[in-house]
Amino acid sequence: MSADRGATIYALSSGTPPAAIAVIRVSGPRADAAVEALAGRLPEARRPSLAVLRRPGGGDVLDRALVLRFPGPTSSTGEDLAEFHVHGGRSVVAAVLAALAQVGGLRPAEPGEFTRRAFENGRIDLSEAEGLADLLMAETEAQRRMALQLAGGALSRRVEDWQRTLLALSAQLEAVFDFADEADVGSDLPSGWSESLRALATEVGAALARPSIERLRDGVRTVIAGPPNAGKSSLLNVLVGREAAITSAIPGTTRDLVEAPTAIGGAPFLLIDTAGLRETGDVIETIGVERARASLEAADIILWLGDPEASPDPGRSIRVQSKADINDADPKADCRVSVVTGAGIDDLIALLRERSAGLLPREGELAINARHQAILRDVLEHLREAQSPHDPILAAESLRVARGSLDRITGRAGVEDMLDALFGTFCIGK
Ligand SMILES: Nc1nc2c(ncn2[C@@H]2O[C@H](COP(=O)(O)OP(=O)(O)OP(=O)(O)O)[C@@H](O)[C@H]2O)c(=O)[nH]1
Ligand SMILES: [K+]
Ligand SMILES: [Mg+2]
Repeated sequence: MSADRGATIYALSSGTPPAAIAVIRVSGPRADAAVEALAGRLPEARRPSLAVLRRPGGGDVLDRALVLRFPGPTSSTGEDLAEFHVHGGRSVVAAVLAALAQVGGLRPAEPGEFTRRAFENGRIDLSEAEGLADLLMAETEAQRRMALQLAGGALSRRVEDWQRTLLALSAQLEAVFDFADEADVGSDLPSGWSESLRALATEVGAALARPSIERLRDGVRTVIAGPPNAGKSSLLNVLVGREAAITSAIPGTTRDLVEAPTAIGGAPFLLIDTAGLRETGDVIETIGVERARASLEAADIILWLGDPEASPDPGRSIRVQSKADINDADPKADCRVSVVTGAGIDDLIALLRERSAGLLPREGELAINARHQAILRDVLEHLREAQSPHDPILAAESLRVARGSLDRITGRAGVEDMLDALFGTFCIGK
């Protein structure tokens, strides 16, 4: 990020023109100057006002636009902020941007710079910024809801809760150090100290055990595998509702992995069709078979269309008997399907939903991303260290490190808070 943090920045904040309306934002100390330069006056704060925009210096008319001013520090960026809602034609947008470039002290914003300023000015924390980023990328309802929670500070609030508990635990330890000989500290620990530390570790562990937010984007990896001509590609096509893979009566039709993202019962899946597993002299097909085997390793769920007894990993497999219209029922299969009659497809979908439930964040659940998970793993390790009763001094140090790690979730140092809590709440008369 460039060094001129004090600069006033501007950018087109809405999508690529042409569109009905385009929103151009300006943030920084010169935002009001920019409004005056283009609109010729300074409208009342926080009230939409219609204005004729001209090139600075009273030049030609650029557009008739809605102008909004949000004075800092209570604006979304924490600085003086202005918005021009102009007609969204390419040349209108280009002309207004060019006019802004003429205003002294303004420069084009870098990617993410408005949000970056919101973070740097304490308007949002890191996890909220991540939520905003997710919200912009959300493609499904579930993704949108999870992102909104994050952007709204749900994780920040949970982290604050954990920080409060950690601080109380640390302060209790410190208090004991001040009054006791080191040797006695263990026995002088306030009652309930170990229990609340253990409870905190359990809570953090539970959050870690849940599927990450990325799961909603990547989907449940479901590999369709089995011998050649088992009907794998035909099943893929039925499940995704389009001809994603070539099917034919010739064994060895599929060679590459065919990946098809799809929603099944509202849940995201990544279906992967594979080459039929067999020994073959065909060099290309052999590579396909190797890829098929490798994809089985990384599968969350395997739809196994071969002999049920030969299923690769029974724990992850759904044993599907294909071509139910022409085959006698195999009692060892988990379900029987026919893509010709459609029989059993609903049962298979129900099984997929059931198996995937534990792999995806639940509705309404606060899901965390891979970055948060990495931090929480670190925090949990330090909480476990602190649980070992042998050395209270080391325990205090472990708690301190855990607090520092937790702060990385929200990106706030939080040292001041810590000192306040430590010396304020547990004033011990020194
Ligand atoms: N009767 C019947 N035929 C089916 C069914 N599913 C697939 N087939 C037929 O079985 C043959 C093989 O189907 P594919 O979907 O290409 O099988 P595959 O397992 O992908 O084959 P490879 O890619 O070669 O390993 C085709 O002729 C399909 O029309 C079914 O449910 N019933
Ligand atoms: K085939
Ligand atoms: Mg195939």
